[in-house]
Amino acid sequence: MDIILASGSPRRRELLARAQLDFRVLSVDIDETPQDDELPKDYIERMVATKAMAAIEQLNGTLEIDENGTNELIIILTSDTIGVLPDGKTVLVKPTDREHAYSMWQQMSDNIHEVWTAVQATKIQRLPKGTEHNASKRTQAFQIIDQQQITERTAVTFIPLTTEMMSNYWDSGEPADKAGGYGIQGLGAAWVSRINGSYTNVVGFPLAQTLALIKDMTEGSEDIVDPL
Ligand SMILES: Cc1cn([C@H]2C[C@H](O)[C@@H](COP(=O)(O)OP(=O)(O)OP(=O)(O)O)O2)c(=O)[nH]c1=O
Repeated sequence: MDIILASGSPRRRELLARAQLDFRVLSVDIDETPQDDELPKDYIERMVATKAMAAIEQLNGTLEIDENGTNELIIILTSDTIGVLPDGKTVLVKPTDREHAYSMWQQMSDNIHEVWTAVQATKIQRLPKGTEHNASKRTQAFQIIDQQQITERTAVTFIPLTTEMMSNYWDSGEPADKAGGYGIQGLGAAWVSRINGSYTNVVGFPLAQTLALIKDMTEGSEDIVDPL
């Protein structure tokens, strides 16, 4: 059974590689703008589902329908990580600029926020040649046969931050592509006094929980994925 990590995140790639699983990577690009008043849980669940559909679209477009008609199974993994302030509503995403980063960090300073990562595993099956169907004007070579989502939450406590600390961190370039504008695996570790929950979840991929999801999704198949 093929595993595809549909993510452009180098951290997710590195974390999944630690489980010594064979997988390939597909980068998908979707609009990650939160909708007005969208609750955090609804947002990340919508993100991972949308990323999965974008990955299937790409697979439909790039892979020839299997000549010998095998009904190959593929598991697509998608993920999305956000920060959530104690109000349970304010979503912390990747900073659009310095000011945005500062505004998030001022609310995170000397405070506890949560990092939520949603992971979706979508099991698809390649349709044998000649049975593909046309939907929305595209040949759909795959059908979804199962999809499951998990959401993991980790509480992260920040130390008090000064303007100088924020300025130096922004100038490092590390904050730009990370939810909440920090990387616990990088320089951002200096701002974290405590976490309560999964560390890999903060980095962007709750590894133990994701491997359990993959194992659950491959139960019963002849090639169960049984990592580390
Ligand atoms: C909080 C935190 C987030 N992050 C990263 C993980 C994610 O890559 C990023 C959140 O953005 P996401 O939109 O979840 O992921 P992405 O855009 O990087 O990749 P893709 O959507 O293609 O899967 O923030 C860290 O690397 N360290 C941290 O401590």
